Amino acid sequence: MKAIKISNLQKAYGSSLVLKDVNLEVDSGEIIGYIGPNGAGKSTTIKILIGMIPDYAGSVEVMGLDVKTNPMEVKRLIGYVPENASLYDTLSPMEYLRFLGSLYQLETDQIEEKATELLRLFALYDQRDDRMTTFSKGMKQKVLLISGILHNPEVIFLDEPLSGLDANAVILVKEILSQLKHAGKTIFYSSHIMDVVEKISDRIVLINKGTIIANGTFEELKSQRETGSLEQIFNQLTGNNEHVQLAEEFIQVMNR
Ligand SMILES: Nc1ncnc2c1ncn2[C@@H]1O[C@H](COP(=O)(O)OP(=O)(O)OP(=O)(O)O)[C@@H](O)[C@H]1O
Repeated sequence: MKAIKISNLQKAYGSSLVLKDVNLEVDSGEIIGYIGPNGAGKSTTIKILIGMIPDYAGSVEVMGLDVKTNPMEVKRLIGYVPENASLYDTLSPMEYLRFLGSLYQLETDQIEEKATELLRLFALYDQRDDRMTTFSKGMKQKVLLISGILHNPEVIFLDEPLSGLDANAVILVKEILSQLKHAGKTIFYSSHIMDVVEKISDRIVLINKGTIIANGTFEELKSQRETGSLEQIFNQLTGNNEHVQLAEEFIQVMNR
């Protein structure tokens, strides 16, 4: 059984087709780096996979379950760390995690213990009962990361998960992802930070204008072209070779 199976997926917003014909299979225990330019369709794909967007064409399965017909079962098996989430920031981290834990029907004692420990590991123990209104972006991101994995999901979807994190937290999250993989979890990781994607992904999937244009290990993607880093491969495949000229024009307009 595949952890994720996407077949002939299409999604339109009004008359604009933002996912054209996406096909993708992911094995259990794989870390997929899902990359692409702004507006390519990454978040839309993830929202469909987690059951947040129900109107699409084609079929989408997570752990063998059709997302459309088994939305509740799928939600129990997955964790989601969204991009730009609006946390209920008048709550404290503990209140927020208790709330989420109860949605996942975890035992009260289990929530208390896990949430407290995970906050401690992210250096947020002392702030665990403070309102999150005063939290920095990175502190909120840590709470979101915890909320995405609190219920021990099998498949974890992460949309730009390192946003706002300091260098220590980035190293810790990268290590957590690698250990989650070794524990057999499947990780679907979308980000614009190419050097991290390059390092942590077993396989890189590049989407451009609603179509997957590359799918392979970093070594495979690299062997097909002359350029070295994932950033360069990304620029080459998505047709952005004009950054020097664009920057010059930007400065010229600024100087007017
Ligand atoms: N709710 C919506 N209504 C209408 N159009 C939308 C909606 N959400 C996304 N889109 C459009 O769908 C396309 C894909 O958006 P999506 O958010 O999936 O891109 P993305 O690859 O995640 O981009 P980014 O890297 O900027 O986060 C974009 O053209 C966007 O404008």
